[in-house]
Amino acid sequence: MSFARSAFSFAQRRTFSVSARQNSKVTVLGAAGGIGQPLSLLLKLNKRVTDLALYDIRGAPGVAADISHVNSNSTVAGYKPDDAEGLATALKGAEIVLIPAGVPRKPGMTRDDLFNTNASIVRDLAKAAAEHAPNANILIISNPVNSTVPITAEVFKSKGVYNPKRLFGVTTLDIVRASRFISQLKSTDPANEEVTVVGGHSGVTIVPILSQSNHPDIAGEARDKLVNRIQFGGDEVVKAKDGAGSATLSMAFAGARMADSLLRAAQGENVVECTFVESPLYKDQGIDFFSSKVTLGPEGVKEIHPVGAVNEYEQGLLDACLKDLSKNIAKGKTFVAENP
Ligand SMILES: NC(=O)C1=CN([C@@H]2O[C@H](COP(=O)(O)OP(=O)(O)OC[C@H]3O[C@@H](n4cnc5c(N)ncnc54)[C@H](O)[C@@H]3O)[C@@H](O)[C@H]2O)C=CC1
Ligand SMILES: O=C([O-])CC(=O)C(=O)O
Repeated sequence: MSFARSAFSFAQRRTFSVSARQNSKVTVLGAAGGIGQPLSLLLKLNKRVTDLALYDIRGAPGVAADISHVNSNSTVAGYKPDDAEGLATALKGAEIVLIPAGVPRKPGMTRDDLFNTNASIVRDLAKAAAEHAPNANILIISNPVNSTVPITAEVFKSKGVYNPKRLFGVTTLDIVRASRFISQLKSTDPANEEVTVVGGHSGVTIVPILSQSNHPDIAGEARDKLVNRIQFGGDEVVKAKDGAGSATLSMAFAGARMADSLLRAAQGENVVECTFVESPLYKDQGIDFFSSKVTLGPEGVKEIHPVGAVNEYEQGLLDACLKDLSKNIAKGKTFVAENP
């Protein structure tokens, strides 16, 4: 049973093979935030996680103390910047590092408007991860993902420890939304809906491939509305929260699913997720990072799948995506070159 099918299946009902009992330390940087707290709780419920390390510039020890009372077997520790070696200790030995540290959007802002604040936060945390957890799977949640992933890659390169198979931009929320929205439209169970969403993680760079879904028949205005809702689902939440931030709970669910997928893959299961990775698919057009279906394995990225057949409408969406994506990626790279 996959994470998508039941939120608690992985915690409550999964049976564990012998290899599942191996130690798996997971670290969350930005753990006391709107995403960080529920994400940490979901990770505490995941029996594949044996050690949970929570770091934030404020509040992580309190969150850790609270979550540590949940009666699953993993250890939980909270770290803050003024602990001697706090961040380093949080990172050492981590198999997975999730980074939701940074500011969220307010109404009227694009994800790119977060760049000025979040670029340096991610750069500095990436430096620490490169130093203390160079072999971990790094999962970037902080926006703008299209730029923060290239930032992290450049930092790891500058430290001589970059492994493209271990760096992931978390776009899982787009997949979660797409399956939910299509199920609402078609009155189906979202557990049976899987929509491939490729590209990046902002506005028109989010490209749902409905022609490959269970409902290739969706056309005309219904298709346009559905595609728009998937591309701008984040704005729906930002607007509803009215200044109090962006998606946190659904994002925590999506981030926990992505972490679980990597833990399962590390233990030999074949798992496929759409995720934003260094990709050969559009390198000939100068685009180094792209989200498509990726088979995960013990080494992180096992196989990057091509986008596959698309119709004319989807080709139009892809063309618009590539234009924006190219700028977003270049912006991240330039930032590190100019602000190492
Ligand atoms: N990839 C995706 O699909 C999604 C990404 N996001 C992004 O996730 C980020 C976090 O969102 P929220 O949790 O709602 O924000 P938040 O403001 O509630 O939490 C962010 C946390 O990061 C911490 N933080 C800031 N600088 C830090 C540093 N240098 N080291 C460690 N911790 C630090 C803050 O203290 C705070 O606790 C935002 O950039 C948001 O845009 C949000 C939803 C979906
Ligand atoms: O919309 C935002 O700013 C947060 C986000 O990335 C999402 O909800 O997909």
